[in-house]
Amino acid sequence: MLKIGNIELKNRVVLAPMAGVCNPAFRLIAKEFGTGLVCAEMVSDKAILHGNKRTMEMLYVDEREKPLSLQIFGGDRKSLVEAAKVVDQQTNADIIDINMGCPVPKVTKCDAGARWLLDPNKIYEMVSAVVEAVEKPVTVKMRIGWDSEHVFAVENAQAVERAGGKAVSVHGRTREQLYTGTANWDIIRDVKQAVTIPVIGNGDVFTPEDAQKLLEHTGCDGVMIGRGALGNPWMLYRTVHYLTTGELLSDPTPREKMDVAILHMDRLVNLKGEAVAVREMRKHLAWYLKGVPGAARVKDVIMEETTRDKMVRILADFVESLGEKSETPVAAAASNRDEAVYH
Ligand SMILES: Cc1cc2nc3c(=O)[nH]c(=O)nc-3n(C[C@H](O)[C@H](O)[C@H](O)COP(=O)(O)O)c2cc1C
Repeated sequence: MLKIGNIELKNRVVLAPMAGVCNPAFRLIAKEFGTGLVCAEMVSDKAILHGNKRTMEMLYVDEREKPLSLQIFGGDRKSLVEAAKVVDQQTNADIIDINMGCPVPKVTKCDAGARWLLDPNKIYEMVSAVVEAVEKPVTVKMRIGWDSEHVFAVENAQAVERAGGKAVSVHGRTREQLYTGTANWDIIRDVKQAVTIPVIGNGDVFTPEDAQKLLEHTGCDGVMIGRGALGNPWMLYRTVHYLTTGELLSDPTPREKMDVAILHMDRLVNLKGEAVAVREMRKHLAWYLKGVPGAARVKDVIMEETTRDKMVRILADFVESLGEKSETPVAAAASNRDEAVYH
C-alpha cells in the first residue's frame, strides 16, 4: 500500500495537479472514479499570502476528496514557508506539495517551479524550511531536469529526501521539452533506485496498460496521470481496476461521457457561478467529446453557447440521437456518486 508520511492511499493511482482543471468539481469526479490521491492545481505562495477571494477558493477542499495534495510554488523561502503554514493550518488538504516542474518563464523568472532543477542545494534549503514549519507531510513534484545538459533528477530527489520530503513525483521530461518528445522512464527508474521515499512516476500514461508498464519499468510506488484523464476520468477508474484485477474494462459509451460531462458542468456552476463555469466548460466539453463519433458538429455549436441549460440541451439531443443505454460497469460507478454542492 502506498503511504505518504502518515497518509495511506487506497491504491497507487494519482490524479496529476493540473492548473485550470483540478478544481473540486473535477477532483471529486476523479475521486468517485476510484483515484487513490487527487492533486489540486498549483497556487502561488504570494497569492496565498495576499489572500484574495479567488485564491482562497482554490484552497477549498471538500471532505469527500480526501486524501488530497495541495500544490504551492514560489521562489522566496520566507513567503513559501508562510504560504505553506496557511495551507497547513487553514485548509483541509492532507499533503503539501511543492512545484518544481512548472516550465513557464513567468514562474521560472521568479526563481520558482522548474528553476530549482538546476540547484539541489536550493531544493534542500527550501524543502527543509517548509518541512520544519508544517505538520502535514511535504512532497515535491519535479521534472527530470532543466534541459538535456542539466538532468539532475537523482541529486534533486536525494535532496528532497534529505530535507525530509515524504515522496517525490517525477515527470520524465526536462523543462526545455515542455510537452514534446516522450517521457524518459529510465530516469524515473534511476530516481526510484536512488531514494527510499515513495516515488510516483509521471508522463505519457494514456491507457491502463501504460500505467502497468510505467510501474514495471520504473519500480515506482505510484503512477500519476495527467492529460490521459482530461475529459476522461474513466481512464483513472479503468487504471485502478486494471492494476488491481488485471481486467481491462471497455471505454465509456458516449452517453456515459455526456452524463459525466453534465455532472462536471453542474458542479462547476455550483462552484464558480454559471458565467465562469460555461466558459471553463468549453475546453472540458471538447475533451469529453473527443473521439465520440459524430461529435464534431455538436462541438462547433456548443462552443457558442453561453448558458448551462443550452449546453445541456445540445448534449442531451446529441445523446438521444445516438439511442444507446449506459450499462457498463463504469456507468454503474458513475451513477453511484452523490451530488456535490459547493458554496
Ligand atoms: C492543463 C495542464 C495543467 C498543468 N498544471 C500543472 C500544475 O499546476 N502543477 C504541476 O506540477 N504540473 C502541472 N501540469 C503537468 C502535469 O501534472 C503532468 O506532470 C504532465 O501533464 C505530464 O503527465 P501526463 O503525460 O500524464 O499528462 C499540468 C499539465 C497540464 C496538461
